[in-house]
Amino acid sequence: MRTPSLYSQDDPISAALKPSPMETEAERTSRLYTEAEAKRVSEQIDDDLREERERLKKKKGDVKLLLLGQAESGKSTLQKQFQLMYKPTSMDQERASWTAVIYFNVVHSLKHILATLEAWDDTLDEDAEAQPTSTDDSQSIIPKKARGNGIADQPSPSTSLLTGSIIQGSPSSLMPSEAGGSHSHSMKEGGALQIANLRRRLSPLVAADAQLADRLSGGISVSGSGKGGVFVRSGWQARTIENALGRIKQKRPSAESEKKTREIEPQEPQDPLVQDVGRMLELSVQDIRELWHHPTVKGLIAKRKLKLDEWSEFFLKNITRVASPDYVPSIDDILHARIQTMGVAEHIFDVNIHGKSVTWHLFDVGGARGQRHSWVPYFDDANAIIFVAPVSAFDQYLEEDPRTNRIDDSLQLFTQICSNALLKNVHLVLFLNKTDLLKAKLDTGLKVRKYITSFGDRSNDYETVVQYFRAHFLQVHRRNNENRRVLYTHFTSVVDTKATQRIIGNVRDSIFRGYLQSAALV
Ligand SMILES: Nc1nc2c(ncn2[C@@H]2O[C@H](COP(=O)(O)OP(=O)(O)OP(=O)(O)O)[C@@H](O)[C@H]2O)c(=O)[nH]1
Ligand SMILES: [Mg+2]
Repeated sequence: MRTPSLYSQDDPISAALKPSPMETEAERTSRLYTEAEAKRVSEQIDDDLREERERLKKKKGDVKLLLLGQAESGKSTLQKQFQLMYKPTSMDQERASWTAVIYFNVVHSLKHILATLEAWDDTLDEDAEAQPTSTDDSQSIIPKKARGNGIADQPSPSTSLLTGSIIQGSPSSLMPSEAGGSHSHSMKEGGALQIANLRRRLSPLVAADAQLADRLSGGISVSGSGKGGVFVRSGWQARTIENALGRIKQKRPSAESEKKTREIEPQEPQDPLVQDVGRMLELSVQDIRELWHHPTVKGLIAKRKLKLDEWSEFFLKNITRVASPDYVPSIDDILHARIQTMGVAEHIFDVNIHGKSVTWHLFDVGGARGQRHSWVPYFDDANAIIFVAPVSAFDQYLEEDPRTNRIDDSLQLFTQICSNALLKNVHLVLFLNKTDLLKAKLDTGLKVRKYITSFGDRSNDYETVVQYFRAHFLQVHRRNNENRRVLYTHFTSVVDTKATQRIIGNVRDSIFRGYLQSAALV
């Protein structure tokens, strides 16, 4: 079918918009580009409206599943596993947008490492090493530069929800030192000099932190985003690319050079900022490796003066691959990438079970305290909840409130969910998550009782610890269970695709049984 002409002979407005007969070749190319863009936007709006109509038509029998839990618990990672299982091609389409997130994770980690080193004068604090290791260790976690200012990196104890138990806010630096031996004075100075040089060489890369954050958040900053993380709203992947393209378009000097650019552009649009950071990473890879393996960095980590998030460690360990010029994020990389969710992001999947296709709406919420108010409107017609609690977080404190132990916060939040009247008939699933990290922490010798006094003299092995945490969540559920509903509990590591997909299948079946009963279909 012939596309109708934009410039009808009879219409005076069209006549006014008609291209001038004097139009140059460059003007013509530019006009055609603008017209094509307008047509694309108009068609996109039509598609969105059609999709919305379809959605409203189908919505009645749909399953609505909420992913709830504190920040960093693993909700979005679990959502990615659902996406992998039920919409794998969409994950492939998003790969390019994850490069920006992963570069941001790397650059931000470097910034954090260098800032911590600076606070410790780029050396290991030998005075602290000489301190006894069995009494109060609060002094040794205060960076040299902060001492005497009354700044203590130590939360005060917080009262747990659990009767008779106090979860203490007493972080430790009593890890056995892995740094090994004492450094001579000249070695110490040599180490500090190496770090100073690395800091200088890495400074252009670290300076890209703010630009990447701006690109990902679309310029929106959220107060209380803690470690300087970035919050993103639903649909950020497409917007990141569009923001970048918008900026490219403004920069393009002429239609001729635009044509050339398009000829060499691969299908997927490239963000020049991400390309620049990629090039800097490629040039800096040896420096990053040197910093990551530097004895002072390793020593500060061992003494818990430098605390790195799991994603920082993951990408720094894989830096050679991530910094390679033809880097494309793998699924495993995407599962480890960290970006904070803002508000509530809806994801829709068609789930087939027993020959019947049902539309599932998965709501992935922002878990930080400042985001939790946005959950309530979704409680009304929810069918099921997966509550995600990171059990590895027993030695960590909330970004939003550094006095609150993260397990304590999870238990408080779980109490609110279990006791909420709007949710009293909702199918309830509990994921005790990050079990891989819990195992790793216990393997390093970290003692649970240092942070959770009620743990007492129990054995510090994995099985005892997870069962102890599970018992506390079950207790919360029991005390808030007038309807006598079942709580389905799973020990998970949602970065492990095989294990998580098996659990998702299991959860899907149990939710579906409840769904069929409530829909009176059986
Ligand atoms: N090793 C490991 N890492 C995990 C696990 N679950 C999540 N992570 C990582 O933890 C980080 C935070 O996970 P997210 O899924 O972004 O957390 P969230 O609950 O969505 O956080 P908010 O959006 O801030 O509420 C990511 O870097 C994940 O890769 C796990 O079981 N094991
Ligand atoms: Mg999230």
